[in-house]
Amino acid sequence: MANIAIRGLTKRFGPVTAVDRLDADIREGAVTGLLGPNAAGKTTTLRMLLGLIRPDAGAATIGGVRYHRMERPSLTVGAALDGAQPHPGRTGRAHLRILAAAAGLPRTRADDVLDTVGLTAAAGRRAGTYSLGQRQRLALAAALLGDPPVLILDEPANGLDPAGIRWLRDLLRARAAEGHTVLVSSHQLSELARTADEVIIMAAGTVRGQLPTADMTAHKLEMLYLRMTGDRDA
Ligand SMILES: Nc1ncnc2c1ncn2[C@@H]1O[C@H](COP(=O)(O)OP(=O)(O)OP(=O)(O)O)[C@@H](O)[C@H]1O
Repeated sequence: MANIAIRGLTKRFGPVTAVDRLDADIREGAVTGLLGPNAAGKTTTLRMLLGLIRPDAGAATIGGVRYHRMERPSLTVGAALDGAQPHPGRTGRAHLRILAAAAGLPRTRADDVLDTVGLTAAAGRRAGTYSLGQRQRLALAAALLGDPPVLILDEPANGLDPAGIRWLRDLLRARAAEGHTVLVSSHQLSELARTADEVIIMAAGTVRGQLPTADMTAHKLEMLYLRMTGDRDA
């Protein structure tokens, strides 16, 4: 079981309540999209799922276990969050080999995941020279190192070209088809309508709705999103 269960999750930053008693279930065998306006609390929620910040109240579990209690988290969950940048002077391959060693994974995994994300040709170049799309692919490669049953990705399509977006969609759909859990935050409603099985719509730190996307057009999702978030400028 590798579902994600969020119960009463709350995080305050001074006077700002970023996440407010959030409840949600994210199931296996599906791609779930996390949507919401800027400052809705999406990234804060993902950071709490990954034990990067402590909730003020509530809890989140992955496969029934809190992240910080996992013995080898990289075997359960792979994450790509904005801001986790590789050292610019290291090659993509060296970056992944260091992560693999730290996670107790075989060194050969670095080349496996470079191949999966289409970065083999650029693997020997310094990460500081990578394009935005190449950096996204490298972050995804890092998330895939432990071949985990759960992927948590913050805006993974940012910077990808149309072929890259399609490739990412196929990759995420294939992981879900194998029974894995995929949680993806995004602002790209039309892409999520195509990629996700369901979406969680957040605003002001709370869940406004969790909806299946089967047969939902991008237009319908946009209308529902705007209604649920009250975000006319989205
Ligand atoms: N470290 C922090 N210190 C203070 N405030 C923070 C911190 N992290 C987030 N916040 C605040 O918490 C709220 C939620 O931010 P968060 O980054 O979770 O939103 P988001 O939904 O991911 O937004 P976006 O779509 O713009 O990325 C915002 O008001 C933000 O300013």
